Amino acid sequence: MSSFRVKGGLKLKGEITPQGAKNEALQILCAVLLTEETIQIHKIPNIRDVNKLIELLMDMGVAVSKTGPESYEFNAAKVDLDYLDTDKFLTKASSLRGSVMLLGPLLARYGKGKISKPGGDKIGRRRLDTHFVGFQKLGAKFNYDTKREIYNIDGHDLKGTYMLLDEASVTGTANILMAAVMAEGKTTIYNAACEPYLQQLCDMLNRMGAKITGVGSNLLHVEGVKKLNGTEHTLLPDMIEIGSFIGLAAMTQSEITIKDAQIHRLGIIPDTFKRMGIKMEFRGDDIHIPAQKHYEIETFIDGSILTVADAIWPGFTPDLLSIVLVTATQAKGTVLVHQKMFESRLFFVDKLIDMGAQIILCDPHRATVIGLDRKYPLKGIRMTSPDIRAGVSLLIAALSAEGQSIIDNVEQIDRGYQYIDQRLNALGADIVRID
Ligand SMILES: CC(=O)N[C@H]1[C@@H](OP(=O)(O)OP(=O)(O)OC[C@H]2O[C@@H](n3ccc(=O)[nH]c3=O)[C@H](O)[C@@H]2O)O[C@H](CO)[C@@H](O)[C@@H]1O
Ligand SMILES: C=C(OP(=O)(O)O)C(=O)O
Repeated sequence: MSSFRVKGGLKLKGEITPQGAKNEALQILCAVLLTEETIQIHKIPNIRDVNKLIELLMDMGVAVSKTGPESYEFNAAKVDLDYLDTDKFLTKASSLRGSVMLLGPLLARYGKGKISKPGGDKIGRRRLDTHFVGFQKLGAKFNYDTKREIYNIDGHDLKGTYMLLDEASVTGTANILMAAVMAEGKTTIYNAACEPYLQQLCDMLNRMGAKITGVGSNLLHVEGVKKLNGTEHTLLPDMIEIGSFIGLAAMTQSEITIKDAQIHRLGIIPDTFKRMGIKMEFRGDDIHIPAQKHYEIETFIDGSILTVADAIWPGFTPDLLSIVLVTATQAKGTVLVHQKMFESRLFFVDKLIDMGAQIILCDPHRATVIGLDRKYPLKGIRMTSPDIRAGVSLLIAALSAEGQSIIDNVEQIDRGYQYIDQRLNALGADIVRID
């Protein structure tokens, strides 16, 4: 396991370009299985989860070639279905969340699929019912091997149908959609998730010949087609990275310009950080954050304490709540952070408390942060990164702290942030990777 040794208290300055979006990449990579024709994808980030999924596709027989620094070509003309039965596949697939989205395309193209319980962050219960109920509605049979923790689906001749999802699951919607594009007849998916990443997936599938309407809404209509073609696709900038950089700039009093942020696709993210008192200027498609000694958290109109809560898109993404929380520790004012979706994602606050932050963990879902307004800096300590976003929040805390911090288990951070140490060091940070 690797660690970061971080020297705190340095102000950073300069430009940073966000990587291609991790969570979009995972959907788009699974979609290459839907056609025997070649698919080109650009802006693929060099991060652990994405690399593992690419490896998994290669092991399945997909021809993969790197055509540029961040571009790849995929051809799934030949897929070795027997490989799905091997322990090697099942073990590898279980190491990342995104692998579950291999099932939809496999079902659509080959009438069957198999996957072990997918991994991802241990941030509370992460059920998959929505995925499998959706497949069943399309006519597939589902069976869960409780002993080996393997999900099996079987279903030739899928038939379009109406379905109302029990929750607007992001990966669930992507999975069902990919299964439905080649089902016979019309499928209607109501209460669909509609994140920009899902919109991107729909646009890509339509370019491949699928017939999906309602893109961007929670009501998707899919007219089944017999076959899909190849296409070219470019990933969006990672909105979670963008939000992380905004929080980082505020906490470390740094002047940072986030390049080519595709601001119109960021939804409520910039406004949420503005409510934390963080100034930012949109310069074309760049976000410029000036160095700020003080930033003051707004209250609600009636003077009561601001709450920042997650919600399904177009609400605020749960993946940025840890960043909001850490950013609040040096703001002026108080905020209640309410993590509604996941039940174990706020426990990392004990490390921030050890560093000197004033936080009350009210219950597993809610934490109140009383900002220090820089009267006392956080103090560097040794800590472990429990999940990807808590990991980056701890890195931000360490960069703003007085003295040196060690962050262990940075593999969690590497799961989703490409070359983060090198990119931040280029702005003036002092992060050393210790293997
Ligand atoms: C690989 C990937 O893309 N992972 C993302 C994806 O995970 P993933 O697709 O696994 O998450 P889901 O959207 O299925 O659900 C997230 C959590 O929210 C709950 N829930 C969801 C919808 C709803 O209407 N009500 C509700 O309570 C679920 O029970 C679950 O606990 O979406 C999550 C929610 O944005 C993000 O945190 C993850 O980073
Ligand atoms: C929770 C996340 O990822 P995963 O769904 O892959 O665990 C995340 O990206 O914040």
